[in-house]
Amino acid sequence: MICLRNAIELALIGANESTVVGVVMNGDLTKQHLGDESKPMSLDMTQALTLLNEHQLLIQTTQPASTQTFQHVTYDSRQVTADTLFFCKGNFKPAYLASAKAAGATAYVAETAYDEAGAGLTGIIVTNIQKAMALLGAAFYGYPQNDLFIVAFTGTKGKTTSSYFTYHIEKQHTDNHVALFSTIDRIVGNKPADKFKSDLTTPESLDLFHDMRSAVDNGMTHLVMEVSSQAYKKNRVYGLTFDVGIFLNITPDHIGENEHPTFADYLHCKEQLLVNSRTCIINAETAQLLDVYQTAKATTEPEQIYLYAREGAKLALPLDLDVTFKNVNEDLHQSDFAVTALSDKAKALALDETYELHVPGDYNESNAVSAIMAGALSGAKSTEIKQALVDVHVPGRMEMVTSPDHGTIYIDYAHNYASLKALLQFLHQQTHAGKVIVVIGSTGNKGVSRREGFGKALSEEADVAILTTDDPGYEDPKVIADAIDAHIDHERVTVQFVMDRQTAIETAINMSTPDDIVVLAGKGEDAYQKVNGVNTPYPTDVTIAKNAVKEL
Ligand SMILES: CC(=O)N[C@H]1[C@@H](OP(=O)(O)OP(=O)(O)OC[C@H]2O[C@@H](n3ccc(=O)[nH]c3=O)[C@H](O)[C@@H]2O)O[C@H](CO)[C@@H](O)[C@@H]1O[C@H](C)C(=O)N[C@@H](C)C(=O)N[C@H](CCC(=O)O)C(=O)O
Ligand SMILES: Nc1ncnc2c1ncn2[C@@H]1O[C@H](COP(=O)(O)OP(=O)(O)OP(=O)(O)O)[C@@H](O)[C@H]1O
Repeated sequence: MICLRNAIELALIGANESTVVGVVMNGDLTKQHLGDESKPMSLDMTQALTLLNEHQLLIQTTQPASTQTFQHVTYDSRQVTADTLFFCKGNFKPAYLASAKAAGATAYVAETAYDEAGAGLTGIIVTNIQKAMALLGAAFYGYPQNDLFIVAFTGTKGKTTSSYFTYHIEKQHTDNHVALFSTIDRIVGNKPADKFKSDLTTPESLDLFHDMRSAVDNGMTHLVMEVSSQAYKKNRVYGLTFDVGIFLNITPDHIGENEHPTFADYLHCKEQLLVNSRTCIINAETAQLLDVYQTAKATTEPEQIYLYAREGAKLALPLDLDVTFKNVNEDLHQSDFAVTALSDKAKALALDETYELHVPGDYNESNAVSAIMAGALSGAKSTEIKQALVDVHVPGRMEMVTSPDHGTIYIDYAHNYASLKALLQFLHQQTHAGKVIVVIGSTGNKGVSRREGFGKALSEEADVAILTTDDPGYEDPKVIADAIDAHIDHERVTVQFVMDRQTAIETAINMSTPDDIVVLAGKGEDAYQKVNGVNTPYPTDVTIAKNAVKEL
């Protein structure tokens, strides 16, 4: 092993000017959008070691560090080419490093030395691989965040919806110079190839900086993104400062194996977005308001913290709100709501208006207010915001299919108690004569507590539940459905089991009358079912519903 000082000094001796060649794609999905126009990138060993040392992450190198320049960075051996700096992370196997070496990796970064698999390579041993990867990724891709105004959302529910609302506002405001990193899609430019499906809500840091670089190279000036709690847990956004960070809400979710050990850990990770944002927007109706507000206050001047809530909402703390909103008119198709600025700093944003939103649901008014505030903070005018909200559509969220002979069908991504309750409560209130018929399943091998939550929400708000399959993983979907059923109040709700999801949807539509509402919950526009570790193609709930309406 080589001591820290010597490692950096050796690398510094004769360090060349970096040669600029090209970038490697990280992960299957990013392959699809890497165009020739991407700016070539590189990183030399000296830069890498100095950066890691400055951030107190570097322990040592396994051999004298050479003066090499890396033309590629990746954490996946299947993506390695010549002159690659390879990152060993997560459920890693030494065989991956051996493959990386065979493919041309010239050094690796890891938390432990791999003497056998990494023989002949310089091993850069660090205290935290995820932090090292984020720092070196940002450096490799030339700090693209510096060229973007970044708005980031966190919350148990509403991240994707609010991000789409803000994306559409920024599209109006910047004349289409905005990127979007969401759970559904990542959009790094305006050409068809610049839009591709996301693998994670918040990508791994190397992919994140790669995609930011593509966005900047494509001329984007703004970025709207979702930041999951897992992103902080895994340091995917380590070192990033956001221009505006929005905390929407928190309810127990994502607690369990491979996610968060406790609710406190989940809350802590979510709050890190506020710690790392120049301006914070907080939904004052969130649970844990005291904790959330104090976290923001600890690192952000009060002048840069904005609180909003529905007019008349009971707040857990006697805080002065900056912005309130109230419903003016709502139905099953749209919401009109009025926004009022209360504080001087909010008044300066000039956002007082009545807005028309064509994505129904009272909780979507709250999501929209957060987007309006974020848009206004980026300089968007209320006329631009108004236009964006009239036009906005969010894939798989409150999608509506209608037909004269059957109930109105809503396809929605609700997949825990809080979201299903919010969705069904809204629809139930709007349904005066008919029944609420819900098609739902729950995922296998994760989120087990959702099963009880679904039973509870169905008991509170549904008339008919058709229990079916939703990403069963390695579990038997009927066993999952039984677990939901065990929490349903059978005095109130009629239950059917139809395990084939397509048949379940057709059954629900077939039994509905025009006064009814049919809710297809949990899958949004997902085009697959996860079965025994395989993503099995699935036509999507929307397609099945549209076909069923035509054919029935
Ligand atoms: C716990 C967690 O963050 N896991 C993520 C993590 O897994 P990992 O590092 O263990 O990677 P792995 O796929 O097991 O493989 C180990 C390593 O070997 C490498 N490898 C693998 C095979 C090979 O041949 N060669 C090779 O080099 C892989 O590239 C990887 O670096 O890195 C992978 C990408 O490299 C992610 O796919 C994976 O997300 C899993 C699948 C996941 O579902 N994560 C969820 C919990 C998550 O992050 N969700 C949040 C949203 C939650 C919310 O809504 O709040 C998100 O941001 O998406
Ligand atoms: N503010 C909100 N409060 C409660 N439920 C909401 C809210 N916003 C959206 N929902 C419900 O949650 C579902 C998921 O919304 P969305 O995809 O915007 O949230 P998300 O935070 O991205 O979720 P996930 O982390 O599960 O991907 C919606 O389909 C809707 O039913």
